[in-house]
Amino acid sequence: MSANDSPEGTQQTGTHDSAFLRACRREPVPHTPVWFMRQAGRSLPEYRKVREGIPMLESCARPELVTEITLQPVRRHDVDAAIYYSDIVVPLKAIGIDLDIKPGVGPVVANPIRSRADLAQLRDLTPEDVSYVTEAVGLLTAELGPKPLIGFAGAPFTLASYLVEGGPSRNHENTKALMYGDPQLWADLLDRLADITSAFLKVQIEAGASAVQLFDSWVGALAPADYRRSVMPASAKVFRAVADYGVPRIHFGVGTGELLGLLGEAGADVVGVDWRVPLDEAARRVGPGKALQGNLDPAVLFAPREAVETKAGEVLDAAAGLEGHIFNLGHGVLPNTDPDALTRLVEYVHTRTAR
Ligand SMILES: Cc1c2[nH]c(c1CCC(=O)O)Cc1[nH]c(c(CCC(=O)O)c1C)Cc1[nH]c(c(CCC(=O)O)c1C)Cc1[nH]c(c(C)c1CCC(=O)O)C2
Repeated sequence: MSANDSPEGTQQTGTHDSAFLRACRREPVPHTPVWFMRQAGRSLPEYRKVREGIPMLESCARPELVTEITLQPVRRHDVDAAIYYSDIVVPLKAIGIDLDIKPGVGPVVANPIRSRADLAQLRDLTPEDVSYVTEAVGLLTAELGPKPLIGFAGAPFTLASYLVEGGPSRNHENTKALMYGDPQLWADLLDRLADITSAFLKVQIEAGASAVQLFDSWVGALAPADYRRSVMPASAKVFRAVADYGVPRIHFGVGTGELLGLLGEAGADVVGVDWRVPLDEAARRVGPGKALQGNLDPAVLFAPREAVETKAGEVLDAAAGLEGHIFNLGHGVLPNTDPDALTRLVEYVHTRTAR
């Protein structure tokens, strides 16, 4: 039986009927649910304090610390869901890829993957490789009570971009050179990553996560025809792999205005939208049968309160006719964001949409 058929199953009583999960399923909600990508992290002084002297990837492998950091924004902002504190490169590290997260830079890979021989670095992920994830999700669901926990993973394209480039990249030139120059090696690389990602999401769902988000952050670098041919099969494989659990599957990328329909078609129940396309137009591009998540520009939070509320009001107005809407930013919380602005934003959305 899947978590979704059974409110008494792996889920806490009440979780199934939370505003967040109801909106994902396009059911009526008491208020528009809100959470923020990167709600845990550097915008919070309490995060900076507990992370002092602990490298990012090490912090991800300590269940008590993961639990504390995941709960920090929930306590502070009264958001409608928690997102598991981790990083998209955690499963790659767990299978032995030599990589690190450099502060202010992002993931850096020691031996980039560029040839068929390099593929041997990518072995299958087993639950034992990430036993700390199972433990932390268990601790978290106990603490969260009815509040849903969102699990997540990086999508094959975005993971491949870090692995092929060796680090963050503006133009993804090595990634695209491989994609266009050796389509079979590219397809094999993405297929391996799809299996690793699927296994990682399954661990989180089986431990109690109520929804999952696939982050394909950098896929907006591709034209639709290339996405359909060279990336969608692998992302669709991930969505199929977790379909039977019945938990909502969210699909997000940045700069994906031209890809929104395909992000849904890949197998998502909810499509995440950045701030460049208004939600009513995004709904036309995605088509019926999917909820939308988004899409306030994270930089708006640096403006005065009145301006934040005007812009958030515009998002809610554009979402008024949608079947299901989860309020979020169009990308992650920026590190210098005033956390009080986030708390006020949650309150504004809840109050304005209370039914
Ligand atoms: C592309 C990507 C990465 N990681 C992630 C993505 C997809 C989301 C997105 O598009 O923003 C996903 C991610 N990474 C992190 C989370 C935490 C959960 C949450 O959303 O609150 C999530 C969902 C923690 C983190 N991941 C990272 C931090 C900051 C490191 C720190 O606090 O020392 C956090 C809190 C590091 C990281 N990891 C990555 C980057 C680009 C960086 C930032 C580097 C920097 O500016 O220092 C790769």
